[in-house]
Amino acid sequence: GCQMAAAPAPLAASPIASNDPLAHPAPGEWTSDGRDYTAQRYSPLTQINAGNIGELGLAWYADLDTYRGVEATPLYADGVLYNTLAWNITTAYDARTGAVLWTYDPQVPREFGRLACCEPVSRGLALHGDKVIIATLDGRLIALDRTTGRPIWTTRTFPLHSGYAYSITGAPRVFGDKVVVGQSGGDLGVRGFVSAYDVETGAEVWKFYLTPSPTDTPDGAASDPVNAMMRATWSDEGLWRQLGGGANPWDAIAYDPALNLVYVGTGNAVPHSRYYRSNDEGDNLFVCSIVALDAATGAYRWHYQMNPGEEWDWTCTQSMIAADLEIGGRTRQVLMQAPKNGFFYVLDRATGEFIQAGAHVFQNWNEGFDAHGRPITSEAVRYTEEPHLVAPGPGGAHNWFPMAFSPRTGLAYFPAYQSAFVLARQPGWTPQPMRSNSGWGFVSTGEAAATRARLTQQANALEKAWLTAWDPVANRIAWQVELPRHGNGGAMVTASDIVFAGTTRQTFTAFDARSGRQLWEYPTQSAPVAGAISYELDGVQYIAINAGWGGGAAQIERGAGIEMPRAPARLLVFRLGGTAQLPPLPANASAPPEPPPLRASEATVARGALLFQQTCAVCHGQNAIGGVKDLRHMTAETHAAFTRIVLEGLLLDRGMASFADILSREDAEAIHGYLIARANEDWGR
Ligand SMILES: O=C(O)c1cc(C(=O)O)c2c(n1)C(=O)C(=O)c1cc(C(=O)O)[nH]c1-2
Repeated sequence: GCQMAAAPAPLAASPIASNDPLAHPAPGEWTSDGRDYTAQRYSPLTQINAGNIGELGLAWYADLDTYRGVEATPLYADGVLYNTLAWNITTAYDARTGAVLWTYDPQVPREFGRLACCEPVSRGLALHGDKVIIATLDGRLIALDRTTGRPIWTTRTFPLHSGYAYSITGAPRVFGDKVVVGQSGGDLGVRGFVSAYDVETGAEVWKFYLTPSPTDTPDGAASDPVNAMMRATWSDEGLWRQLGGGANPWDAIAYDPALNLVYVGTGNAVPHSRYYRSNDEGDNLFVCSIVALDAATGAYRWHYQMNPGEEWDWTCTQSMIAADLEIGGRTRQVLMQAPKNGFFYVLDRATGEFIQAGAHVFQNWNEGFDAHGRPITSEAVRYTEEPHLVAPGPGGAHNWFPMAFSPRTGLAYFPAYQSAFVLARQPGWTPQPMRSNSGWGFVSTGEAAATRARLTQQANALEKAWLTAWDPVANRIAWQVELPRHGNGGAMVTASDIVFAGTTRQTFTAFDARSGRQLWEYPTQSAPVAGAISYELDGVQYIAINAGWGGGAAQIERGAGIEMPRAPARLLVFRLGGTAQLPPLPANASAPPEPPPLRASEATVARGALLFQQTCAVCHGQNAIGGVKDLRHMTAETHAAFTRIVLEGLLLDRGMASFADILSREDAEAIHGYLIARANEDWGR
């Protein structure tokens, strides 16, 4: 059987916590995405250790039949593994053999794919008693019967025609007797909120808006003190009223049962440029913050804003982990987060007090913290029409890739990304329905073009990626392992002091949790971006991970050696002595077809390039490299059907909806011209 390491001291348990199985899963179970309410992604299992890890092999795998990003952390309980994919297709597997017990397809309308900034991904699901709970891209919360996969109840979390571009990609969480879920859409325009539902019935229990009411009535400034507090930090004029302001909690939400608090990590502001959003004024609460709410009522308790007046697409939606740490001679109940802005934060999770924070990558926005922990934001990153270098870039120094924490080593583990970007305010910008509403310019002319080119070179030179181990007590990096590019997967750590993480080498890799020394590596044929789990069944320790490259990281294609041939996504399950083998990659997986000759004029190609960046790049990669389908690799048949695919929705069933509402035939042809030009540039013979 599996040996247990000496258990770390548990958090003070409340009466609610003590009879809540999600608070105290058995050592061999993984029943919520962070494993328990601390969300440490720490497994107490130790059968797999540094001495025998060489024998770790594949026990079984499941073909997931998709090239979409697979971001979910699977869950395990009672011999069954639960997993969910793009479009929220959910499957239960016999955890010993991989035999499919049931599959549930919620039939998400494929038109919703256009609302997802970074593919129609799902980051996971939740378990409670006899139920599996999923949150669908189109905003439904569905409780399924764990043994049959049949729906028990369904609730809509947002109205279909709210005027805002809501979607859901985050995992729902069960906290005690409630399901809590957040929304996406902060790049197109939404008013962020978080809401809680009765786990038995799906009835809404509470809802908390993360930006102020756009109308000032009837739930406006005077009547509601929390709304008034938020409202005082926004201008009277500004596009936030029309676009919602953002702050949507699209990934991590955490819970402390003893304190009865739900922690909500909020996203970026919309439109991104504060000049257009809020007349260049104010902190704009609660964008890029952690907000603590009363778990029973949803009432506001405290907040800490990482980036007052955020305007760089920085989100504070990243993993939040609870632990009790000795800092400055006192035991502190902390909440830890490494948001996009390049710092690692340690807050008091009872009060929201700032304890400490340190930068783990190059950054140029922060000039220190004042006595209250408020950051001093450099004026140099507040942008004008002149191009500026801002670090980190919008991909974030740490994105949603799950972070882990070991109470044995005292270290937090996450994939880090050093980057920068060049932005300038786009003159005369107006919001665009159904497009990314940044208010940044992507192109510059005249003298500014030369500045942009120079700064872009500087940004490219900064580009680096690591698996980072951070010491939250010493407030510094403990160790780092350099990895080839951004998009490295989430972390999981075991009581045998092993960190497991996917890498952009297209491998699943194990590292010594104390030193970072590599212990084991397995080629996965697609880079695992999700977080792994560990479970025990019949005395055998298993490790499970989804290997499905995609999501936001697949859109950022810089540097060489990144176009690795890849297989469709798979769920991979490992054990000591496992002997299953993946089939070989098809030999021609990377051979692109011969592109057609370029006939479009230079001006048409340039127009197509701009339209492509505004409309298509979020799924098909910047500069048409990578993404969910690399369009430089189109076949002759796809070229022939190009305008029908774009304007008539010929491939809707695969998630490629029609864009006839925002693109004309001429636009579609210009984009086609640009893609043919790109294919000839890179693949032409
Ligand atoms: O503001 C938002 O609503 C929102 C949503 C999402 C999402 O739902 O996937 C991402 C982001 N923002 C974002 O900024 C981001 O970097 C990002 C990366 C990913 C991903 O799945 O790889 N999603 C998102």
